[in-house]
Amino acid sequence: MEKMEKKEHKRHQRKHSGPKALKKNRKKDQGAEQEQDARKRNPRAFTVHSAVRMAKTFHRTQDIKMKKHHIPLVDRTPLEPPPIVIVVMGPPKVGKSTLIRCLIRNYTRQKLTEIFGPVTIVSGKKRRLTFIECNNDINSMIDLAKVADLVLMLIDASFGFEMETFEFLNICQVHGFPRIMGVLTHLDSFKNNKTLSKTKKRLKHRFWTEVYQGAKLFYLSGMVYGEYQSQEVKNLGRFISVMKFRPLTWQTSHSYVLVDR
Ligand SMILES: Nc1nc2c(ncn2[C@@H]2O[C@H](COP(=O)(O)OP(=O)(O)OP(=O)(O)O)[C@@H](O)[C@H]2O)c(=O)[nH]1
Repeated sequence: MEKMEKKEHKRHQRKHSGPKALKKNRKKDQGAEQEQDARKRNPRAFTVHSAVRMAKTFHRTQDIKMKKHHIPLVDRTPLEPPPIVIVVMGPPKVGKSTLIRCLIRNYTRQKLTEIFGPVTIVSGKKRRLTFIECNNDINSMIDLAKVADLVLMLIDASFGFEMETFEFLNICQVHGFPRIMGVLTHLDSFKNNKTLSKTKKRLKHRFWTEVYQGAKLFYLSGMVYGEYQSQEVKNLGRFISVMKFRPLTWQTSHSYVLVDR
C-alpha cells in the first residue's frame, strides 16, 4: 500500500508530432488567419487604436505642413526695383562710418573719405543698396525703423550691449521688425584668445535672446590701415547682395516714403 501512494505520475507532455499535434497546429493557424481576414475585410475597423494618439498624430502632421507652407508672393517689384535700405546703427564710436566706407569700397572699388548722408550704390544686376547711418536720437531711430529693409547692428565687443541698441530694438518691436544682423567690432582689443572666444559666445547668445534664436552675427576682427579686414567685409557684402527679402506685413500696411534731400 505504501508503495502505491508514493508512485509519481508522469507529467503531461505536449505532442509535437502525430495526429493530435497536427490537429492542434491546424486550429492555431486557422485562428490567426481568421483574425487577419477580418483586418483585410474591414480595414477601417482597425485603423484607430487610440483616439488620443490619432488626434496627436494628426495635429503634428498639420503643424509640420503649416511650417513648410509659405504664402505665395505676388511679385510687385517694378522693372527697376527701389534700392534696399540698409540702416547702420550702433552707439557712438563703434565704427559705423568705417563699416559703410569699407562696404562701399568693397562694392564699388572706390574710396569715400567723408560721408554726409545716405549713399546708394549698385551691388548687382538688379540690386541697389542705400546705406544710412543712424544718428543716436530717438526720432532718427523711429524714422529709420519704419523704412529699413535690413539693419546692421554694430556692437562694440570690448564694451558689450549699450543703451542705444536696446532702445532701437524696442522701437523696432512697434515699428515693423526689419531684418537685423549683428556686427561685432573692436575684437582686436582682446589680447587673450580664450577671453575673445568666450566674449564672442556670450554676446552671440545675448544677441539671440534680444533678436531671435539663430540671428546672423558677423565678426570684424580688427583693422588694417584704418579699414576692416577685406575678407570679412567681402563676406558681409556678399551676404547682403544675395540676401532674399520678403515683404514685411507691417511695412506693406504702413507705407512710408524715404525722401533724401
Ligand atoms: N581698434 C579698433 N578700432 C576701431 C574698430 N572699429 C572702429 N574703430 C575706430 O573707432 C573710431 C570710430 O569709428 P567711426 O567709424 O568713426 O565710428 P562711428 O560709429 O561712425 O562714430 P560716430 O559717427 O561718431 O557715432 C575710429 O577711429 C576707428 O578707427 C575696431 O574694430 N577696432
